[in-house]
Amino acid sequence: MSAPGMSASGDIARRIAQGRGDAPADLVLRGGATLDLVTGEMIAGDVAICRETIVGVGEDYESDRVIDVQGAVLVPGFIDAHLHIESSLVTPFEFDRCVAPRGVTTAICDPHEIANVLGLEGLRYFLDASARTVMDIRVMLSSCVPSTTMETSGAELGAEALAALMDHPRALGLAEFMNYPGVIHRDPGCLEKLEAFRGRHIDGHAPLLSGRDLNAYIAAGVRTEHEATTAAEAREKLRKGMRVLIREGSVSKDLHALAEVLDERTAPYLCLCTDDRNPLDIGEEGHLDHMIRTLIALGRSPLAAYRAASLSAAEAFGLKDRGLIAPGRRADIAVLDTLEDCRARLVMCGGRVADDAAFAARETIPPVGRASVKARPVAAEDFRWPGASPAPVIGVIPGKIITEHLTETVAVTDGDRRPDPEAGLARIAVIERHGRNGGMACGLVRGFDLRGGAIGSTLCHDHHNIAVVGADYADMALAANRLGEIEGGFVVVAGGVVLAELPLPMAGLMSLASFEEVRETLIDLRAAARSLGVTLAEPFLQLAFLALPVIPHLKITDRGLVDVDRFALIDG
Ligand SMILES: Nc1ncnc2[nH]cnc12
Ligand SMILES: [Mn+2]
Repeated sequence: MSAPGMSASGDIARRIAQGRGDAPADLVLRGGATLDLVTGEMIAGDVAICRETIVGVGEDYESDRVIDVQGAVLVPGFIDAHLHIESSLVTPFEFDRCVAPRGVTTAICDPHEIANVLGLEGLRYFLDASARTVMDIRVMLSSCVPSTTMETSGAELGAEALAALMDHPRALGLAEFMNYPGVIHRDPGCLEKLEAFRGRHIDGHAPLLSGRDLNAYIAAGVRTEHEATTAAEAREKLRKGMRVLIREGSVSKDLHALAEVLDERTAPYLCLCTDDRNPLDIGEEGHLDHMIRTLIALGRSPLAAYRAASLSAAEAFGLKDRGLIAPGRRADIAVLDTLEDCRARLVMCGGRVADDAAFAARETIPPVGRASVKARPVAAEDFRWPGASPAPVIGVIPGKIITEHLTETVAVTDGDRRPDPEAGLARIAVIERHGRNGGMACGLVRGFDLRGGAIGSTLCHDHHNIAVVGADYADMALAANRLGEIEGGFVVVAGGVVLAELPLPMAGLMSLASFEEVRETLIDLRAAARSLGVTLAEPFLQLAFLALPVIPHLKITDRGLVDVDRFALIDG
């Protein structure tokens, strides 16, 4: 887009003049060496920039504005190929301020979390916000709102509503098509969306899908996938032509398992993504920079790691204007001390240094989705076991969003079976909170090691109802009702007292506070959960994913227990 007051050809003439050295460049980065992701060479020399575009590399240039990057290594800005910015628990503007300085210059987001609460209003919020951040946020249109028919979301998005946004300048295509059973069983609603986006970019989500079912899913037009949790699963999807996104989120941590798949041969077909990563993990470990550091520490080629982090994603999503430090490309540049350490001294997004002045200059937009918790008040007796006996037990796998197969059941002798903490069991409940039907489902879960109290969350993928896990019914009721009072968020309660809480007043998903404040509160929340005996590293996100019926094997929504492998509700 040319600068105001200048015609596009004037802008191009300006680039040519500066690229030739006929006119001084707007800006020059001097003294560093550029990693060339195509040849693998390190290219010494100036990098000349004209407004938002690189116009020269590997030569000497003049400019009135020179940034000394002596001894640094320059790499193309990183592209997060798939994430839900809502999972960062802060607004896109705070996410921008938290993550751009780490080298992430493009984020390809799927706002299905907020779309499940607010519908089109949520999508439009991200489309509007994405044009106002320092980093370049692009939006994939949320394909599965709700993710299945086995949950109650706050809104539904059909093919017509999505197709109407298809050509929005900030939209890149159709977001992760999570209802993979609906695709392979040719559900009419799924086919309608696939037809509407025929030939466009369609992201995938098909955990454990393989063989002919995977063939069919890909043949439907799906191009990428990020749910692979083993190298074998990733390799099958690569073999079949998918772009595979290696993921390291706050719960879905697949980097170590998939690292062996990345080499200089496969790098063009691999991207990096975070999916769901909160400010505490970003602060403690990092973001895509953490993924690159870890891949290199695991022995993977730096060239392969940096290529997956930028050029491969640019090519996968048709972003031809970026992914290389080369003439004509967006000036998205991370200036690093070393490739191995991947710590940015300076980050440039479209020719702008991602610094406090740039973040302060943004024209932000007001939040949406206030007072989004419309759940009915609950009482202790609501958590009694209403279901049949024996009761299926959901088995949590620490650090994974996949749960155990349905292997364990326990006899429920009365309508008020209290979970036996000594047996490692806890009660779980999901309560509809969008004011749709007031539904509630209860179950048993193993893996939280709660000795007492309860933890609750309105971040509850993907329908974002209220999820509460506890060892005491009164505390579970307090947790659920407190979430309504604070407009949603995370709570830890015990003995009738709220021990810690993080309000997420934007749709019950995002805080209006700074990412630094959210980080501090998450530390308090985790400590409070640990004081109840919880051993999981990330209990709130782990709880959030127990409600997602498109991730195997046994889950619970507001409508009941879901056998994901059979893709059906279990009669309770
Ligand atoms: N937020 C999310 N929604 C749906 N599927 C996911 N898999 C991992 N994160 C997810
Ligand atoms: Mn996702």
